[in-house]
Amino acid sequence: MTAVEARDLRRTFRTRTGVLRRTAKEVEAVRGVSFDIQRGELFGLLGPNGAGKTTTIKMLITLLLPTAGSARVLGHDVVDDVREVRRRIGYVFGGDRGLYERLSALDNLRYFSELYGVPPREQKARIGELLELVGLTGRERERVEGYSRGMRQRLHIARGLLHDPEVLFLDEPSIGIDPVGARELRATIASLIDVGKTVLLTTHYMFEADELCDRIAVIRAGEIVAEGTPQHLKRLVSVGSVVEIETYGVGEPAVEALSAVAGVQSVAVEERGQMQVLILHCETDAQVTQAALARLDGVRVGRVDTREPTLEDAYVELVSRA
Ligand SMILES: Nc1ncnc2c1ncn2[C@@H]1O[C@H](COP(=O)(O)OP(=O)(O)OP(=O)(O)O)[C@@H](O)[C@H]1O
Repeated sequence: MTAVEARDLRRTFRTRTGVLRRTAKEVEAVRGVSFDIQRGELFGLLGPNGAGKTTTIKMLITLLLPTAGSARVLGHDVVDDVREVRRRIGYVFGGDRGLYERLSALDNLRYFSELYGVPPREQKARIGELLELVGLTGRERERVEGYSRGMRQRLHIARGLLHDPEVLFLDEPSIGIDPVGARELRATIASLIDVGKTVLLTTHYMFEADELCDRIAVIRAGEIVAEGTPQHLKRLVSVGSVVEIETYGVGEPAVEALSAVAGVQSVAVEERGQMQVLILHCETDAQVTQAALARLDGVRVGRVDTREPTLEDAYVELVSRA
């Protein structure tokens, strides 16, 4: 059963620029996006800044009208059945505000329950279950002002679930959260699937997407450029393996020399403190390590590692293709 169905969704923004001579400008934020999310699935939408992820989500949650195309949530059209769609969805945006700082988490949830029309008889049990689900049981009587960002975000998720929606949209929920908080948040997101929710998640953290998502669509400049399981996306890229070489004080000529090694497809340099890590994308079965090290004569070399391509490698290749 399909939870979310997007068909050739498009959205164009018309903006005006200039103070004296006003010129109209059109931005095609979403250019014909189609995908299906099955019930109980955790679907990731990945893409660079400005790719159109938020615009797509806003159309699905009825906050923005599509310029063309259509979408359905649990069979209800996002333009014609706005009320039905809204009853069945929840959403949480990253860096979300809107919690009452001086109130406890419990009082925040009580307040929003009233606002969302949760029947009074059900409120207590529902809030208890949600606090448990997001891992805040025991901390619910503390004021939100003392909460970490991760805890706030988990409270936002609880708020987004008060009316018991079947589908939850999470737009960059982990933005600005420290690693420990992010790990707890990932556990919360994973548990949403265990209780039968369907989730659409956007994130810029590939590790998170790889760990959580059943399927992923990569969106670039308003269009989907690849779709599939994380495993499938990793296999799509041409990289066979990745060799990482730690160096100190490597120069441009050495990097160029590495690019010329047979079997090396690309070389990137990543600064890590005092160190430069050379990241070589290599063809399948290419044995480049020895040849590459020979080209680094006179350069101080640290650890050398060969690994499988990660989702991040695949993502970078997919979004940077012309
Ligand atoms: N209300 C608006 N008016 C004009 N242009 C807009 C509006 N909202 C978004 N855009 C433009 O549409 C494009 C897509 O924006 P969108 O916010 O959907 O991207 P995104 O993939 O969510 O990016 P990010 O990862 O930065 O959140 C961008 O070029 C953006 O500037």
